[in-house]
Amino acid sequence: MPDTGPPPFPDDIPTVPLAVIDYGLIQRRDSFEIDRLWDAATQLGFWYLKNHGCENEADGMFAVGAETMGLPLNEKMNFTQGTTGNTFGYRSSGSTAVDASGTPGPMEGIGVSKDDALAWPRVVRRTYPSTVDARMESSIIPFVRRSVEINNTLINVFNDKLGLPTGTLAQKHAAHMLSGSEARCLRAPPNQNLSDIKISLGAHTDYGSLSILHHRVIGGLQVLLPGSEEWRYVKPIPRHAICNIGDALCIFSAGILRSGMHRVIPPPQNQAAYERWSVIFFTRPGDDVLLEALSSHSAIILEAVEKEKPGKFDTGSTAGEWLARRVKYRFVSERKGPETWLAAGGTEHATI
Ligand SMILES: O=C(O)CCC(=O)C(=O)O
Ligand SMILES: [Fe+2]
Repeated sequence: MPDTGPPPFPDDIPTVPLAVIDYGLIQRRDSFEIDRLWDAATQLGFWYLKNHGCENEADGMFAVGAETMGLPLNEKMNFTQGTTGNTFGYRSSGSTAVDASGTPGPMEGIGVSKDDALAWPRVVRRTYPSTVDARMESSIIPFVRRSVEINNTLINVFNDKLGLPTGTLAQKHAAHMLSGSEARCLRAPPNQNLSDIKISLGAHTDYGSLSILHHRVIGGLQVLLPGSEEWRYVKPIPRHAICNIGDALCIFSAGILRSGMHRVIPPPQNQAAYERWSVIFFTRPGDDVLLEALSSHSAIILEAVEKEKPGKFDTGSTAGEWLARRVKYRFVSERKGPETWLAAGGTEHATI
């Protein structure tokens, strides 16, 4: 029988109704679409993005992922991230915990630093497997460039809506600053069964500012509905990216922009027999940027700060430190007890 590929995402399970934002309209500064984006970013913190023009570049990144994960394990292990809190390089299946009991998660992945991609062939952060080098010019650099452009457009919209002086948020993400921004491809193995593997990637908020996810037909991402205990799948829609706000934008905006909790579980129903791939661009502020509410630059942010406990958004952390702490304490090898899981927390906690 010919292989007909994976079955479609089922239409009889509850999913989260994300707004579909048209990137073309945002670029043209359509005020109605900007208001829809703002509502999505401040209420759920997640939305679909269509017409983003990054479809072919994302395909190239899926190929980087497939070729890299196809390498022998010992070859991939020559390029591991280590456990110091760095996210660039190879992360092996079983190395990170998915819950407070330290259960190891099954996903593996490769992360490529934005700094290495933009400086290529100069090495700024680290070296990568041969499969990454081979596609740096054809696939990774175009993906990074396009993702940075999309990010800048969206961040400038948020900047203006927050009443910040023009370019304030852009300066915190300027391309010349070393940052944790990266292109990543993740793979979850097939034949996961909800009765034995419950979680592929533990519940978390993202560490940086904005994440742009590309999926194919296979689901698995779930979002926690605000103010509830209910997790809902996000349905993959062809050529639609899924964007979400991360902790840094949440902190800069004193919680006005929402960093939503999410996780990855096995794909629903008979999709679970298939491996699942995702490609993501994470935008993170420059490593040396202090994570604090930008209340001295915006009356709207100041008002939000004044409604909260004093100091709630004073993390005393730079973006680089914030990322390293959160990443490090997810590694199984760093685990001492449930407190290690808590130490990996972000803005989901009452005090941040
Ligand atoms: O694979 C996905 O859909 C989401 C991955 C994710 O949330 C992450 O890597 O932070
Ligand atoms: Fe995430």
